[in-house]
Formats: sequence, C-alpha cells, structure tokens
Amino acid sequence: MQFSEVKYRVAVKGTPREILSGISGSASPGEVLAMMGPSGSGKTTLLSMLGGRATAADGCISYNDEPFGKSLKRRIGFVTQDDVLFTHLTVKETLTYAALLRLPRTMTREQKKERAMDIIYELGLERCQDTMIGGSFVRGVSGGERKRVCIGNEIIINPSLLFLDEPTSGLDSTTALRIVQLLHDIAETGKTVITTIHQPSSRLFHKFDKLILLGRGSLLYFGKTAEAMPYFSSIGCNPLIAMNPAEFLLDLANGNTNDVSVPSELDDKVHMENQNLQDTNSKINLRPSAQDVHEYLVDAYEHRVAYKEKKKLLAPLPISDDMKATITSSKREWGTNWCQQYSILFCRGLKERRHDYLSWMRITQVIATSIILGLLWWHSDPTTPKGLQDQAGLLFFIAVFWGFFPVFTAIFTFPQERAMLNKERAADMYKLSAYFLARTTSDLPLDLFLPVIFMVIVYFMAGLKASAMRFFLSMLTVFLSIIAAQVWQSKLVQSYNQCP
Ligand SMILES: Nc1ncnc2c1ncn2[C@@H]1O[C@H](COP(=O)(O)OP(=O)(O)OP(=O)(O)O)[C@@H](O)[C@H]1O
Repeated sequence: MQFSEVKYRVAVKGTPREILSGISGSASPGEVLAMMGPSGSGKTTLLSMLGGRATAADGCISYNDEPFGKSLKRRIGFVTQDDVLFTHLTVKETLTYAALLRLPRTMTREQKKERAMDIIYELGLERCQDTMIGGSFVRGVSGGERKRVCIGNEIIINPSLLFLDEPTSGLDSTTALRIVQLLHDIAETGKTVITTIHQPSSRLFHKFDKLILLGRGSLLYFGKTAEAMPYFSSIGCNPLIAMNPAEFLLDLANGNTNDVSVPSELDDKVHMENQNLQDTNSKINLRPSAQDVHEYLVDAYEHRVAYKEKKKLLAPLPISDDMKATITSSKREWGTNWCQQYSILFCRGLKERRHDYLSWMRITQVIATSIILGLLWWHSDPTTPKGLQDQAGLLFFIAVFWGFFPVFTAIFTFPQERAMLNKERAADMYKLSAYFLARTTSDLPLDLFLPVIFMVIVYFMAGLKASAMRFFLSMLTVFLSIIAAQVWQSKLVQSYNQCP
C-alpha cells in the first residue's frame, strides 16, 4: 500500500482547518507499520483514509498500484478505537456470528464455527468465551478481552490488510506485547498491518518494522523503526538521559525538549529571541518553543528524507495480471447468500434484543399499565350502550399504547445499533435489505410477547370475556398497531442508509 501527499481538511465554523498536510508513506506485505504521535496529531484520520473509511481532500492512496475499490472491502480488517460490539452476546457468539457472516461460501457452517473457536484460542479468550461482552449497564468481559474480541472479529477473515486504531490502549504491558506479537505473526504470513499506537513500551516499539511519526498533522518521520533514532540523532536531537525511544519521539513531536539535546539552529533562534526580549524587559526563554521545534522537525524531514522516500514511492510495483484483475473488479463478493444473511441476522437480533425487550423494567411497566387499565374499567358491562362506549374507549387506548410502546423501544435501541450497522456494512458483511427484514421480524415475536400478557390481564380485570370474536379483533388491532410501529421503525433504518 502506498500513499503520497495525503491531505485532509475540515471546515470549522466556516473556516477550513488542515488536519493532515501532505503525508506520504508505504507499507508492504509482511510489515507492521506503526503510527505514533501526540493526541490530536491526526493518526485516526490518516488510518481512516488508508482503510477506505474517509476520503482524502488531496493526494493519492493505492493498493497494489490500484485505487480503493469495492472488492477491497472484504480484504480489509479495520479495528476501530471504540469497541463496537453487541453487549448481550457472549464472546463465542460474537465471533461465531462474525465467522458465519464474513467467511466465504466455500466453507461449511461447521468449518466457520471451527474457525471462530481457533480465533478464541489464538487470542487466549477460552476462559471468557461464555461471558457476555457487557457495556455501560451490564458487567461483562474486561477491557483487554473486549479489545481482543474486536481484533478477533477482524482477523477471522484473514484480511490482506489489517488496520488497527490503538489496539493496546488501556492494556497492561504483557497483554499489549501479546497483541503486538500477534500482529507480527499475522504480518509474517504475508499480510500488511497498519496500527496507531499510544506510548508503547520500548519492547513494543522495536517490534514494529516501520514507523510514521506525526505532529500537528505533519509528517515528522517515516521509515524503518530501527533507523528512527539514528535519524533524529543526525538532525541534532538526542536524549540526554536513558529513555524509552517512543517516549523520546513523542516528546519531540509535542515540541517538548526537556532532557533532549537541542540542535544548534534552534539554540541560535532562542538566543536571538532572547536578545529581542531583553530589549523589551520580557521574561527570557531557556528552551525553544513547541512551534519552533515542530517547524524545525518538519523542515528537517522535508529536506533530508522526504525526497528519497517519495522517489521510492514512484517506482512501479511488480504485480501479476491476475492480482490486478481481482483488485480492480468492482464486483462485490458476499460471504453468504441473502437467505443465510437473513437467518443469521434474525437469530442474532433475537439473542441480542431479548434482554432489552424482556427486561424487568419493561415487564413491570406493561403489567402496571394493564392493572391500572383493569382497575379503571373494572368489570365494565358490555350489555348496555354506555358500557360498549366505555369498552370502545379502552380498545382505542390499547391500540394507541401498543402503537407507541414499540416505537419508543426502537428509538432507544436503534441508535446503539447504528455504529454496528455502519461498521458491518463498511466490511460488506450483508445486504441492507437482509438486515432490515431480519431486524423487523426478529422484533415482532418480542413485541408480541408482552401485549399478550397485557391483554389477558386487561380482559379479565375489565370483564371483557364476553366474546372470543371481540378478543380476536382487539388482538388484531394490537397486532396491526405493532406492524405500523415496525414500519415506522423501518423509516428510521432507511434514514440511516447513507453508510458506505
Ligand atoms: N470532522 C472533524 N471536524 C473537526 N475537527 C476534526 C474532525 N476530524 C478530526 N478533527 C480534528 O483533527 C485532529 C486529529 O484528530 P484524530 O482523531 O485523527 O487525532 P488522533 O491523533 O487519532 O488523536 P487521539 O490519539 O487522541 O485519538 C483533532 O484535533 C480533531 O479534533
């Protein structure tokens, strides 16, 4: 993968702001490329563009000399910074559903399940395979285990290109090392791995083959990790005390020169500025400002390394015609057919949402409402015109209540699923129509369970046991209200149909 002069701009309050200013580099099969830089330096933005999740304002990104195409989606694994997983599924269920949806049709269902189990063992998740993922309201697996599940979700398809956004953040050094070792092993099988990383330990730092150092959206270094320290030494920046190279590079990228030797050009600049300050009796600076350090590093890279690296990027890659045809093909390859996608998504939807739909809070809410209604219409008499009018009012209330109740549930549960829908659709896991139908139909049995309890209570308390026909008609009203609610919900899904 090669990228040259990649730029990214956003408009902040109408003013264009440059997030990335001309980043160039490359990563080859068998290599792990790490992107380092202070928070807000543009690592995630660059990774999203390289992974085809965002479009660059300027510049060129190519994969085996071809631009990003739909067929590439299934060859790319992308682990986002935020863990996007279903909270109520277990580790094993999560990876099994991913395997069933993503692995190619040529594999049988059993083989796909076996692959999920292999990943569980490979990532050391066997002890928590039956534990729920969990989230803000449900206690589940630990942060490190959740991160490993996210990685497993992507490596399960054996991607040619694997992108990871801060896979080791918040993990202890041993677990972090284990994950980086895993990335190394994946790269050794001929894959390309690109990861952003925050403050790695020195042991981790040396595991990366190539390094990109970003500072304020500019490239401060791109090249072999082993050559980073000699390069900075050659431009006059050396650590004055023994320190982790990653810490030293991050300090430099932040413009912090404490415990770092400063090149003579920067020293001269500080002296000149101090002379001007003495004239105005202002406070004297002892160290160069962060802005000066940044400008010096960008300038040094531009003059000493950039030209050489850009020349390397211009050299054509030797690629076979078969490979070229696969990359340029605009045909999407689905891992499963439409019916299989529907049935997998239906089962997954039932498993995930039964916790929300059948929670004690919802059950109590429904039973309490039905008891209140039963008390208000206590043993109403359907033989008089006034009593019949009363019962028509009750039926109207029931229809409205069951029209809105599922809608509110959908409003609260769907936004949580939106991130998942975006992520899975970006990886071409299924068609939107399969998702939509599976979601609507998996909600129906759950939506119908509570109304039945509700209706039974109301009928016995309000004394509406007169005719089976009337019971049937009011159940039909409830059912139609729920269908109307589901159709309304489908509009909600369609409004989110702008994902890639
Ligand atoms: N759409 C946007 N609108 C406004 N600012 C943006 C947008 N996207 C990115 N930025 C800004 O661009 C900068 C780089 O963001 P990015 O998420 O790439 O940083 P990062 O290096 O990954 O940071 P961290 O390590 O904290 O995750 C940040 O200052 C961010 O606020």
